[in-house]
Amino acid sequence: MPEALETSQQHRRLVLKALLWLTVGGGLVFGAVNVGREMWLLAGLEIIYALFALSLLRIVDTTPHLRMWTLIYLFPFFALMTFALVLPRTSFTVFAWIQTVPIICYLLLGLRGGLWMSLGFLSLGVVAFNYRYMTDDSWLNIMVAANVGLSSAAILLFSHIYERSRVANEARLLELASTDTLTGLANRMKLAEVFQRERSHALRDNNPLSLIILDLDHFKHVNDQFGHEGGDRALRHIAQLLPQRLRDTDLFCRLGGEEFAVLLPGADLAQAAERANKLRELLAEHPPQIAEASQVMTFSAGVATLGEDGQSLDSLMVIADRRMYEAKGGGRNQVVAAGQQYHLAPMSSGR
Ligand SMILES: Nc1nc2c(ncn2[C@@H]2O[C@H](COP(=O)(O)OP(=O)(O)OP(=O)(O)O)[C@@H](O)[C@H]2O)c(=O)[nH]1
Repeated sequence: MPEALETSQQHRRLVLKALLWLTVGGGLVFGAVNVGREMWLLAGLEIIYALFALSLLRIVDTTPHLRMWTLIYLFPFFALMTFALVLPRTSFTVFAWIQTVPIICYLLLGLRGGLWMSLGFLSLGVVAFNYRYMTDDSWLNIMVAANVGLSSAAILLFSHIYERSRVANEARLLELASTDTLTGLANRMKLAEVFQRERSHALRDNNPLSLIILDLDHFKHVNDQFGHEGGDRALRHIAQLLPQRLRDTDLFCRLGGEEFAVLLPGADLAQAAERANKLRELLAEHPPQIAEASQVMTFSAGVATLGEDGQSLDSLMVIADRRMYEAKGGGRNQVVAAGQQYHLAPMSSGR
């Protein structure tokens, strides 16, 4: 996923940072108060925990192991709260902190981690709170258990609903950001994301990876003749037709305007050029229907491959683009794969 859209991670770093600062402040204040009350063990633990939070603040913005550090931080944090609650000399209002457990867990761990950790520590908290009210006659205070149990369940439920909606909205946002609205194809952002993944696989497995850039020929005439609506219709036709002759692992995307790209994992330069030629034939066999008639449509394409033509998406796009313009210069309706050396014969147009 592109860095700018790593929303969950950024969001969680921010929440953890806020929590760490709260722990530093709260740990020092409660530590000092408990020193005054001569509760040495609790005071010592609180001060140690504040110092631990301070040291985590140094890495929270950069660590690639955010979830691991979050868990390392949260377990003792909640355990300390529960421990404080069972001590007879602490205020039972410590339970107010226990009720923040689901909010913190869902914000930091997401749906599954949030649910299990909240259930675990909330249950412990409710048991500990009830323990404060236990008498020799009764081990369960119904009113206490009902009030704290139900209010805790309500907070857990609302936190769960909130996180579920947030995750769904984030997924929808990511989908929108990586989709071309006119055609429903992947867009340039998605191409960049998939290229990174496929490049790693290709280098690891020593497999080829190629890129085709194709640009419709004289598309301006379509717009001029049939209006923008007619042009849009042709673009949607291309988007629906060409992927039919590609593999599931290939990515067909719209770069913008009347320009498209195909990423072909496992295809070398010659195979990608061959594939581009097949797409050209497919479009000739199935031209778009505009104004109730078939309209001849062709494209020019340039092909580049990982390694020979560069290591990054940008360099492959520059080379493929240059070859696509060579194809335009060579009379359009053709594929150029390596300068003048690999030049597939143009097909007769309007077949
Ligand atoms: N309908 C429609 N037209 C678009 C869209 N995006 C770009 N265009 C049109 O595509 C046309 C591109 O024109 P040119 O860049 O001159 O390219 P061309 O006519 O295909 O000529 P060559 O590329 O040289 O073969 C312009 O008329 C743009 O308005 C779109 O989303 N919908």
